[in-house]
Amino acid sequence: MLGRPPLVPVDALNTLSLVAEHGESIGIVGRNGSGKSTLMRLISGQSNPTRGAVYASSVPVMLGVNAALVPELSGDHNVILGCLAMGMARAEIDDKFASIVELSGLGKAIHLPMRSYSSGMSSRLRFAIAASVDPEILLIDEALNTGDAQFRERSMERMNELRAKAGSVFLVSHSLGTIKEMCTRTLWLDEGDLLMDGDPATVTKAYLDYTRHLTKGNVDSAATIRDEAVSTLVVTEVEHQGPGRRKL
Ligand SMILES: Nc1ncnc2c1ncn2[C@@H]1O[C@H](COP(=O)(O)OP(=O)(O)OP(=O)(O)O)[C@@H](O)[C@H]1O
Repeated sequence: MLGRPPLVPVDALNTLSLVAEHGESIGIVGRNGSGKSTLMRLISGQSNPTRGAVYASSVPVMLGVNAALVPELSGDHNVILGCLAMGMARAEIDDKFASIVELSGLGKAIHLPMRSYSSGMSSRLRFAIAASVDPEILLIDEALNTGDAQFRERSMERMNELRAKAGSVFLVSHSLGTIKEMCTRTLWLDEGDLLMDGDPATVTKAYLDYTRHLTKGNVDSAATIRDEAVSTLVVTEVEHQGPGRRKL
C-alpha cells in the first residue's frame, strides 16, 4: 500500500548527566547506534534535547562544516564561505587562508569547482576549513576522519594541535587505541544509556569484554558486565547555572 511511512519514535539517548572540566579530553565509545553522535550533536547545539539542557562556558565547536559548502564553487571560494559560516571575520580568513589551503593538500585543484573533487578531496577540504578554528570546547566525531594515509597523518597533527589548545575535547572513536592514547576520561554508551564514566583503560577494557561476550553469544555474561559497569556510575547533579553561563 502506498502512503506515508509510519513515524517511529526513537530514544536515541536516555537521561544522562555529566560535567566536563577544563583540561579534560573525553572519549566516547559504544556500539553502532548507541547514541555517541547524538550526544555530540546535543553538546554542539545541532540538536535540541527533548528534556534537559546543556550548559557551556563558550560555544562548543564540532569539527565539520558540511552544510555551508557549495559544490558549484571552487575550493578557494568554499574556504571563504566555510570560514564565514563558522563566524570568522574577513581579516581572520585572510590570515588563515594559506594555511587552510596547505592543510587541504589540494594544490592547484583548489581552483577547481568542488563538484569535480573525489570524496576524499572534499573531505580534506572540509577538514582543513573546520580545523582552522581554535575553539575552547572542541568536538571531534571520528566519522569525519577520512582521507588517505598521508592526509590522515597531517590531519592527526592538526587535531593534536587543536586538542592542545582547547580547554576541553570530546572525541568519538571506534579505535580504542586512539581513545586510550588521546583521552583522560572515557564515556561508554550503549543503546542510549550511559553505562560507564571513568578512566580510559578501565572503561575500554569493560567495553571490549562486553562486545567479545556478545560476539560469542554469551548474552548473560555480557549482561553481567553491563550491570557491573552501571553500578560504578556516580550520578552527577547539575544545578541551574548562574550568570555568565548560557543555556545552549
Ligand atoms: N535522524 C535520525 N532519525 C532517526 N533516528 C536517528 C537519527 N539519528 C540517529 N538516529 C537513531 O538514534 C540512535 C543513535 O544514533 P547515533 O548516530 O547517535 O549512534 P552512534 O553511537 O553515533 O552510532 P555509530 O557508531 O554507528 O556512528 C540510533 O538508533 C539511530 O538509528
